Amino acid sequence: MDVYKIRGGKPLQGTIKVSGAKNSAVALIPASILADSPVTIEGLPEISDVFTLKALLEDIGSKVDFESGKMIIDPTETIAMPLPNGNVKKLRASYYMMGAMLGRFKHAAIGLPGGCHLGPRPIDQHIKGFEALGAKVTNEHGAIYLRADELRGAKIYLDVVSVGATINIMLAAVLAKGRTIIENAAKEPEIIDVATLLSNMGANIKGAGTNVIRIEGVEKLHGTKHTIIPDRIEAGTFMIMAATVGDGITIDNVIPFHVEALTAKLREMGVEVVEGEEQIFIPKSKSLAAVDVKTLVYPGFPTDLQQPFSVLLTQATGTSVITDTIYSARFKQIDELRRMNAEGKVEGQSVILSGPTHLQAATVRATDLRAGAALVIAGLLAEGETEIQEIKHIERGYSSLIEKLRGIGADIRKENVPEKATVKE
Ligand SMILES: CC(=O)N[C@H]1[C@@H](OP(=O)(O)OP(=O)(O)OC[C@H]2O[C@@H](n3ccc(=O)[nH]c3=O)[C@H](O)[C@@H]2O)O[C@H](CO)[C@@H](O)[C@@H]1O
Ligand SMILES: C=C(OP(=O)(O)O)C(=O)O
Repeated sequence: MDVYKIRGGKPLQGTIKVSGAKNSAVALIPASILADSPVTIEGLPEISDVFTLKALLEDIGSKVDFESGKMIIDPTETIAMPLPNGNVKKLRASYYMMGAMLGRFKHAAIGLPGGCHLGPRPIDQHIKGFEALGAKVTNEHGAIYLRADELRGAKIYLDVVSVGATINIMLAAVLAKGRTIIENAAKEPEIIDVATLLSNMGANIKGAGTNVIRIEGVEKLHGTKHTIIPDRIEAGTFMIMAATVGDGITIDNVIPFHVEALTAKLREMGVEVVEGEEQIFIPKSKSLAAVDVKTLVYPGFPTDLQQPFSVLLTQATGTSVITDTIYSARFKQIDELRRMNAEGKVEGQSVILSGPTHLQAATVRATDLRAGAALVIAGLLAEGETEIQEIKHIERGYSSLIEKLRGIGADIRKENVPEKATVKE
């Protein structure tokens, strides 16, 4: 079993570079099968979610070449193979194969997606959108079957602001006949990135990044070249790490506007955040004040950063409360942090944290992706050697993490240890 071993307390200094956005990558790759000629995407992160999607596209006959962050997808030979099992279970974003294959072939059969366990993660809004466009949707033995004679534009009001449903409906609607309007759409930067790729492929999309998106269906889409946006969640993780354990860290390849909610919270705590055009510098923190945080849809404080942020709050003076309004069970990091001496109590969708606490190394489990990121930050701070198990979750979303952290002075390594050392739930 692979684990990370981290010796805490090393001075972390220098520049750390952010990779391309996971949550864009996982939509851009499926989107490319809507084209009738090759699509090139540059700046992709080298994470397992990207490798899994590459394998999924290859399963359905696309030719995919991926080297140094550049993926060339030739979708011309792609066929409507059912994808009921296997790779689709490894990531959440395999649900984008539904919208993309429905858009291209007017039918698809895809297994229910995997991804982090954060409480219930239904896809009813995706299905409502596909049905509004004219698809018949059935759940047969754990796989979703989508069938349409033709797709026709429709007005779709999302009952829940959903990133996945917004993008999936866009994917299915760009080749539909007529106009689609998505109301109460999500506004995340990744949605704009996907709309940019689709527009450069010949789609007609207006309003991405606002809560009303208008799509005029077109006859066909062609290949193009696209550079992905930087990962605002990876950038935010590094900002939190810099505020928690840094001795002066520059985060490179970040769009400061994308991380404004985090920047505001850090400043409220007393952290200095110096914004450049594509860089953010965070000097060593002096004193940290406790704050309350509520996660919200973009541009609010992202749920994907609350778990790493909880580690920073263990170093703040006083009591802080984090409330996650997006997911009902996204505090699995707290049990693990408690093994490291943190004081945190989960109450419903909130966690109450007291600080400052002196974190001590322990053997812990990355229960999910951002819990894993939280434990890496805690390990960099803690006294002694921390072992993090189940790192496959971390490697779903952080590209070259060990190399990047070593580059700023961290003592972190990946090791293979015998199974018996696993921490039990
Ligand atoms: C691959 C990807 O981009 N993942 C991100 C995406 O996940 P994902 O697209 O799964 O998240 P959504 O924005 O869809 O979910 C937001 C909320 O809406 C609910 N919901 C969603 C769809 C639906 O059909 N019905 C429904 O009730 C969810 O349970 C959740 O409570 O946005 C989340 C919220 O910012 C992030 O945490 C994830 O990192
Ligand atoms: C929850 C996340 O990812 P996914 O939706 O892929 O599970 C995340 O990126 O924090």
